[in-house]
Amino acid sequence: MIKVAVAGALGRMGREIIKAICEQEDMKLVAGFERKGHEDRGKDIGELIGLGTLGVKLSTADEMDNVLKETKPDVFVDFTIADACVNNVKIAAENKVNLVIGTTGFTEEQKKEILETIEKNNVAAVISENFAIGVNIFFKVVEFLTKYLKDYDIEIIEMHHRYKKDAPSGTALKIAEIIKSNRDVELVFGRYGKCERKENEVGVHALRGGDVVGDHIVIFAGDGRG
Ligand SMILES: NC(=O)c1ccc[n+]([C@@H]2O[C@H](COP(=O)([O-])OP(=O)(O)OC[C@H]3O[C@@H](n4cnc5c(N)ncnc54)[C@H](O)[C@@H]3O)[C@@H](O)[C@H]2O)c1
Ligand SMILES: O=C(O)C1=N[C@H](C(=O)O)CCC1
Repeated sequence: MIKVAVAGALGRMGREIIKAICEQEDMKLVAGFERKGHEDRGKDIGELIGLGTLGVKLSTADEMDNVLKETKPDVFVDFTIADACVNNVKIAAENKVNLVIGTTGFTEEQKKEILETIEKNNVAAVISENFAIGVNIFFKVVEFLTKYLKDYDIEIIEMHHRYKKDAPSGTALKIAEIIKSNRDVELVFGRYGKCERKENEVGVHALRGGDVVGDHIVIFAGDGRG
């Protein structure tokens, strides 16, 4: 049985992840964490998210070290916010729990800190800005087109729900990173006023509204001479 702990348990993703864990025969939710001071601390997580009683009480971030020591999960899944995740990962890794990190919005320093924590504690980790299979295939398509359509201008547009806390999305930044590692480009985050497009620019544009789950568009614009 794979024992799983989830941080961000009552968030949009956390709830879905817990439902998915409960549907697996070889997985068991052993702990769920929310931010310090959460009003539902101590309540049954299953009851909170409409799954019926699971026998796992909601814990808060300040209890994480003790709860991980008691419940000994095999995997710690984090879908929270960047600042919280850095700290959560430290506590989980020091308890030798393997990691799945889906949180986005990290600074370069935070990414470095997370990688150092993982290395120092010698735990396994899967980190992805987007776990959707289709999006991972899309990454490969973008890489191919960036190499193939050498003199086309590239622009990235993403749209997400109004609740999203980081912009641009982790996925848009990953797409930008893929383009950058295949072409000498400079990223421009939005445009306003006098800003004629330079040849090597890639614009990254974030839209927010409603309950949009997540759309990513990459435009390759040629000038019709090819
Ligand atoms: N990698 C992917 O495939 C993927 C997909 C969707 C979302 N995300 C990312 O996952 C993260 C969460 O997204 P969401 O839509 O579920 O957000 P959300 O705001 O609905 O949920 C985040 C939850 O984390 C909780 N939280 C805050 N601090 C915490 C702490 N210290 N310990 C435990 N819990 C804490 C919040 O109270 C909240 O309930 C975001 O960074 C988002 O970009 C990644
Ligand atoms: O809903 C979100 O938040 C999402 N975040 C990820 C990102 O920032 O790329 C993945 C898509 C959904």
